[in-house]
Amino acid sequence: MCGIVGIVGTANVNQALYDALIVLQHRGQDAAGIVTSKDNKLFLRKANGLVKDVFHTRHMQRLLGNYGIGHVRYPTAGSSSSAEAQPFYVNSPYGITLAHNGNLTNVEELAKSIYLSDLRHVNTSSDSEVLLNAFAHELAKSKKLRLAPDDIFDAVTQLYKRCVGGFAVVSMIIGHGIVAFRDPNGIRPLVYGSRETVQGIEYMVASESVALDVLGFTLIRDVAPGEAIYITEQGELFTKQCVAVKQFTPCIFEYVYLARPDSIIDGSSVYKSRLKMGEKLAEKILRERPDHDIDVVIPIPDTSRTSALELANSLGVKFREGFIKNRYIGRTFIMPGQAERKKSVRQKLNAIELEFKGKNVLLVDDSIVRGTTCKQIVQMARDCGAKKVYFCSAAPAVRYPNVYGIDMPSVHELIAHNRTTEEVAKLIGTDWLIYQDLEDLKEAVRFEGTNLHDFDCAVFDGHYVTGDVNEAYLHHIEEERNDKALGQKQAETEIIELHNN
Ligand SMILES: O=P(O)(O)OC[C@H]1O[C@H](OP(=O)(O)OP(=O)(O)O)[C@H](O)[C@@H]1O
Ligand SMILES: NC(=O)CC[C@H](N)C(=O)O
Ligand SMILES: [Mg+2]
Repeated sequence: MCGIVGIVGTANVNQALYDALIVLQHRGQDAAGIVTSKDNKLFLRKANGLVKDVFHTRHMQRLLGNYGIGHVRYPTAGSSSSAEAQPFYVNSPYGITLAHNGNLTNVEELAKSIYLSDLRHVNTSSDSEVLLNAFAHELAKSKKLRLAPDDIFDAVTQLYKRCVGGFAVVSMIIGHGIVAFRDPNGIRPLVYGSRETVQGIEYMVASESVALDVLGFTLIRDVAPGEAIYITEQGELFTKQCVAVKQFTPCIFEYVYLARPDSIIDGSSVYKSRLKMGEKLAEKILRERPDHDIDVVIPIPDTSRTSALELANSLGVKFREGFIKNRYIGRTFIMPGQAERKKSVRQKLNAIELEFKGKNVLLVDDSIVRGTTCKQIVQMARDCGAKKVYFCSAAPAVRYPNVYGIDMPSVHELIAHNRTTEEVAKLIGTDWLIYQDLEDLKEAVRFEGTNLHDFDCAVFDGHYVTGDVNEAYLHHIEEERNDKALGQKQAETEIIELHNN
């Protein structure tokens, strides 16, 4: 779940791209990049680090042009080396750059065919570089110096035949404009909007609507699954459904954890969904133990706060801020490496003893994935003198890997894999563990007036919507991407430093 943005403006867009990436920072903390274009040249700056650390005034001054794209990265393929920071670039045809949120499930076959049939070289192990080369190959087929919108849409249609997985993409074609498209299942989110200026209309495409809000753009709508949009460098907008939608199944984990609560994805407010998750959890608690003895509900900041608040309201129990979050530590789940994640939980959260001492506390988190957070938090609650420590998760148990853009490749790293709720409760040291039911989670996200019916819930139910994920594939990514393998990969790229450009 990286963050992507593309803007076609009426003046330089460097500052607007930077501001949008700051708003999307929660989607990726490892690397950031911006590329802009002016007078048929491109200007690129990308590196590992947070947005505020990657772009200095000297870089910003050189990112010239009225159109460009940006990316914040959370690696799900390859390594977290700076060589795989995005946007990626290929010089032929036209000069194309691309930023991708998601993960391709057929990257190995695709990379092979790009080399053997398309005679193209890919220099990193990033699936996004493969995707860019496939797109470039399809665009080259038109053999035109100047592409018409339909040439671009035809290329995207062909690309859909070659790429499988989750992908929301923004691409900049030098001398032309910006193209954006979303995978046929709509797994990863993508929206676009516009704003009026005295010089004319400006367009922006982004992973989440919150980026549009903060920059004063008005949301037009979500990019539909299988749809592409093209905004020329002069600000003309074209859209086309490039492939029929077989099943619209956006990733439900966006609503649970990934997205900001103030975003609206596919017509459903993330904030309202999280409130509803809290309400549903309260109903389950009352079903399981109508005569519960919970004294206080305490969220684990940051993401669970919305659900925890509504849970407490529905139960009629006090809501208290028992953990204080250090505002300078980022999201721990998307940090690379278990050692860093583990250390960061304690650095990030500290308890207020008086909220725990002598009480039966219900701790609420949005999800339990590896169990890194909850294990430490339960212990902290006990150290503060809690009488009983109950724990609930606004999402069901995470039991299966994700292959569409969330870095959960290894079942053995998932605390609930092959374990019952009671076994997990014992492992994390809680007196009572309550998981949300999957149907209740789906109900919390479906709102009237949206066409949301089904979702990619693979991490909860092991059903992979693209239909190509089998045991052999899961075994393969487990080997490739477990913490140990990633550490090794990182060490190798640091020595060799292979760059895309
Ligand atoms: O079981 P785990 O592997 O620990 O993963 C789940 C935890 O990680 C996330 O928090 P994170 O610190 O990333 O972000 P947040 O501040 O948005 O809650 C999530 O909100 C849970 O708290
Ligand atoms: N989280 C993502 O969307 C990752 C995008 C891409 N697969 C990468 O690893 O860079
Ligand atoms: Mg959290």
